[in-house]
Order: sequence, then structure tokens, then C-alpha cells
Amino acid sequence: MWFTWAGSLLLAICAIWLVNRLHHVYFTLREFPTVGPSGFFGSYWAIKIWLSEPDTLLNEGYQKYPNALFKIYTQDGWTLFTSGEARLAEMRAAPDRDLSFVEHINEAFQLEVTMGPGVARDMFGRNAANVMNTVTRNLPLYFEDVRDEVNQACRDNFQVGEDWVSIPVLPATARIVSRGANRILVYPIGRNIEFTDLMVAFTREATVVGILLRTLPEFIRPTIAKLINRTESYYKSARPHLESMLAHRLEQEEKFGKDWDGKPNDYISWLLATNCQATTVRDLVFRVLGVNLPAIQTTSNSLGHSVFDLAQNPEYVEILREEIETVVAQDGWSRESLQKMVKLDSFAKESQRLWGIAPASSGRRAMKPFTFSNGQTVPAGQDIMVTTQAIHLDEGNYPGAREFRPFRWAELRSQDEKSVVYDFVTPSKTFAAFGVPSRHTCPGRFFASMLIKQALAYLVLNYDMRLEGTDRPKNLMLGSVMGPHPTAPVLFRKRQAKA
Ligand code: HEM
Repeated sequence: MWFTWAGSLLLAICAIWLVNRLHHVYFTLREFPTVGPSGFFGSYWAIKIWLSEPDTLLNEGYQKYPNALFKIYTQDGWTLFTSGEARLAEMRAAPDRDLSFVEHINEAFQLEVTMGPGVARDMFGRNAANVMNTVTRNLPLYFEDVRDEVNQACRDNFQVGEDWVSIPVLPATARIVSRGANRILVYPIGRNIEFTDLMVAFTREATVVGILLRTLPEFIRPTIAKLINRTESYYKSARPHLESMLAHRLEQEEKFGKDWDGKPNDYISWLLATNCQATTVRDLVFRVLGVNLPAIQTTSNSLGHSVFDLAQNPEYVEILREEIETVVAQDGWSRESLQKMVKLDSFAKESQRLWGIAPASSGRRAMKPFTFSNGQTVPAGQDIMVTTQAIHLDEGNYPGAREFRPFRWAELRSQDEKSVVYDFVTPSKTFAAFGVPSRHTCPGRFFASMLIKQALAYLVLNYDMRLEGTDRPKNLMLGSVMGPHPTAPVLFRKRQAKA
């Protein structure tokens, strides 16, 4: 008897799923043009293409619909994309209550499910901008500490002598970035390698879990999250490192208010000075995990791309060495002197333009139906993303757009008084690696740029590099996520005197 009941129940669930899916595939966002396969079976094919070659689909949409929104069937269902200048301006002007960055990021990483309520609110949006602006203001103060950490991390991760040694790039850049970043974020705990390695593992895993969870129907996510989400276990491993420092801060605030004597000028103090709603050590440990999330993978992927570019083009190493050594001989090491290394800045920016960390980014979620001036209406709850990579690879924006021309930005800068326009950290309508210009443009970009250039400067001055074969290892592409090959090595040896 129960067989019949169980069978009927299963049949009913399958029927509901089928009706839902048919409705979604054929009737959702019907008025938006489609790029890539569609239809019941076609949508599975579209997901396959989206995951392995998102750039092909995005570029096709970019070419065909320069001023409109178009849709692609992805693992999340129909997703809208756009690029046109007018559409981007409208997205930028829209208030968060209409097009929300925080709700988009919450969904993309499944932050509510994996990290609990409050983390997205505290670590993204206005709070993030406030605390990261303070980080940026304090970068000159922390410059030498971070440089010291980055240099030591480079020595630890690239232990080579006179002979060529093959070293996987991305694991090394992730560890270097985590040490450099956490030197500011949770000094002095950030000096502990067990802790910084933990942050690398956490950020990698949290990104993957977020992507997996959001492919599932909403009602089932909390259940599956219980099986695959290990944030609680990362919290338990991180807490012993942070506990006494964080408990002390909270106690002092409780006793003496916000401005107690001897309050350290560091990230935790800056965070507590915002509207952050963390009131316990547990809350604060989750915020430390939370700030590492947008920082580590992004920056280490970008540094990784640049290392592969150096190895593929060793002829540029000598040019960079000359620039760095000249500036340092005149001005020593400081944030200002790093800013004078315009070729280094240009190299990092070109690498970011050509490869980047995401073929599509700057996502926003419509909080209510949102009508663009071309008449297209995005329904509430729908995400829109920007076709970043297609913009970066458009010949109209960049002559020789698919070539790596490391000093294109330095050359432009030399012809233009307003040189800041060409800086690595400056977003524009044709350079959206840190997001399109808006109030959500990555507030960590000044920090990231400093870390990347400090590491590149150390590597260039102390090592020779070359590829193992002739070709740059293929990037990893997985839908809207992109990075350098995760395990591919580069050959390193100690810098040899010029022949
Ligand atoms: C090369 C490295 C990095 C890249 C390529 C990058 C890229 C981005 C992008 C594309 C966005 C979204 C912008 C938008 O939607 O308009 C973003 C936002 C953000 N990034 Fe970065 N990022 C990097 C490094 C960092 C670092 C080191 C930190 C912090 C220490 C950080 C913190 C954030 C935060 C908090 C946001 C959210 C801003 C908001 O809520 O308004 N990022 N980043």
C-alpha cells in the first residue's frame, strides 16, 4: 500500500518539477532576446556551453545587442546581461532599493545560508565602503609592514637556487596574498601561517559551495547546506587564533565606549566604528571570514595572471626591473614610490584587462520591476550582470584588444595630463575589472593593487621566470567565474646577472 502512496508522491513531485521547468524555460523573460541554445533540451546544452565557454556566449550577445539586455540560460536559469553605455549609466544611477548589489552578492555566494544573517549586510554595501575607505587611507601607514610580509611570503613560496624549479603558481599567489592582506586585517594574528592558509582554504571552498547551492531550488538549499557547508568548522578553526584579541576589543568597548585610550588603529577598530552589528566574538570571527571572501581569491587570481604573463614574456622583466630600481634608488620604498612605477602599474592593469577574474560581473538584483529607458522591464528578483570581458576585448575600445600589450596604459598616461585615468585602480566605461564606476566599485582595489604590485616587484627583482612549455596554461572558466589555471607551474630560478 505505502508503495502506491510513495509512487504517487514521487510522480506528483516530478510533475510539479516538470511544469515549473517548462514554464521557466518557455515563459520566463520571454520578451528578452536569447543568446545560445534554448528550449527544454537546448537549455541543458546552453548550461554546458555557459560553464565551459561563457565568453563565446557573452561576446555574441555583446555584438548582437549592444544597447539591450539579453538572456542566456545558465546553471541558475535565465540570467540577464548587458553592456551598452546607456544601460550601464541607468544601472549606476539606480538606487539600491531598486537594483541591489548586496542582494545580488548574497545570492551569488549564498551568504545567508552559508554564513548566517548579518554578514552580507555588514561586509558589503555601505559598511564595506566605509571600512575599506579607512583601509585605503591607512595604506601608507601599513605599507612597510605589508611589504615585509609579502616579501617573506614570496621567499617562503619560491624557494629556488641557481637552477630552474617548477612551482605551481596559484597556490603560491593565494598564500602570498592571504599573508599580505591579513597582515592589515587582523594584525598580529595575520602573521600566523596556519591562520592565513586557513583563510585561503575557506575562501576557495565558500565560493564553490555558494555556486553549488544556488543551482538548487530555494526550499532545499538549507538542507543541502547542512551537508556541504563547512563554514562552522572554519569558524571553529579560526576562533582560537582570534579569540583573545577580539574579546579584548569588545570588553574595552563595553567598559569605556567607542573611543577608549590605546585603541589600536587597525581593521577591527575601523570595522567596529561602522554600523557593523557584531556584538560577540563569534560575530566578529564571521566578519573576519567575511572580509577575506572578496579579498583573497580575486587578488591571488589577478597576481597569478600577472605571473603567467611575466613567464610568457620574459623580455618585459628587464624593463620592469629597470623602472623599479630607478624609482627605489631615488625615493626608496613607499606607497608613493610604488605609484611612480607606471610600467608596473600598466603591466598589472593590462593583465587584468586581458584575463580578469570574471567574464561577467557587477551584478545587481532587481528589488521591484525595473524599466530601462529602452522599454525593457526586468522583473523583481531577477539578476542582471555586465559583460565585462567582452567590453575589455572590444577592438573599438582597445586596438589589438586580444594582444597582451603591457605598457599600453603607461603610453597613454605619458600623453595625457590627467594620468590618474589610466591607473590600475581607476574604473571606466571600458575598464570594469573592479566593477563599472558606481558606489559599489570594489572598495578594496587600492589595497589589492598595492599587494599585487608589491609582490610583482619582489618577484621581478629576485627571480627569473619562464613557462614550462611554449603556451600559457589555459585559464579555468566556470560560468561567471574565471581564473588562471589552478595547478599549472612556472619555472623559477634566482635572478642571474645579465650576460
Ligand atoms: C584584484 C583584486 C580584486 C578584484 C578584481 C575585485 C573585483 C571586485 C568587483 C568586480 C566587485 C563588484 C563591483 C560592482 O559590482 O560594481 C567588487 C566588490 C567588492 N570588493 Fe573587490 N576585488 C578585488 C579585491 C578586493 C579586496 C582585496 C577587497 C578587500 C580587502 C575587496 C573587497 C570588496 C568588497 C567589500 C566589495 C563589495 C563592495 C560593495 O558592497 O559595495 N576586493 N570587487
